[in-house]
Amino acid sequence: MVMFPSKNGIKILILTSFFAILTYIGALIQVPMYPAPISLQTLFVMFAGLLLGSKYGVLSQLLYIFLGLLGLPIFTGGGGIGYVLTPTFGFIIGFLPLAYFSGFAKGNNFKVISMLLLGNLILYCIGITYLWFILNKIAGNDLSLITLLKGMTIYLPGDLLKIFITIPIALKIRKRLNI
Ligand SMILES: O=C(O)CCCC[C@@H]1SC[C@@H]2NC(=O)N[C@@H]21
Repeated sequence: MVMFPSKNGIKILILTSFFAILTYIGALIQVPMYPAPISLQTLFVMFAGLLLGSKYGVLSQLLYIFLGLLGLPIFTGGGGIGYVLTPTFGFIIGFLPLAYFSGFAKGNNFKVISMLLLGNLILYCIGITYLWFILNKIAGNDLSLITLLKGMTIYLPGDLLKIFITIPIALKIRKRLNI
């Protein structure tokens, strides 16, 4: 017997795919930099959590990661299973907790901002540790974690700006859709 997904299942599939595609569009909008490009991915990851909630926000990012690892060139530097050995893959893993915590960004402004900051903080922790590991242990560099942390401060203004752009737009959409 052929099983078709329910109406609700189709809706979820469409919404999660939509946010996976938006994350890809975020990867296309990038400024090449070393060691990681400046991109708009995290803006759409936060939107995914804020508008779909934690569960489906995370699901949209799992789909994004899965399709990228399968070979679709949807990350900032392409795609394929070999991407796990590239320095920026840790940030992609960090999209999962970012979507997760963005999904909890409900209630007063303080709670919304705190959840997005927390999600970004965890993304940075995973991303920088991964970056350090790949650059030192795989690529044979000799970079201290402190040097890397200092280098990453250049991304902070942009990432803070993304948070403050995302919040009013997402809250307006939530209000409109009554979610
Ligand atoms: O290889 C990828 O597709 C992931 C790129 C990750 C870019 C990180 S996310 C946090 C920080 N903010 C940015 O704008 N770029 C880096």
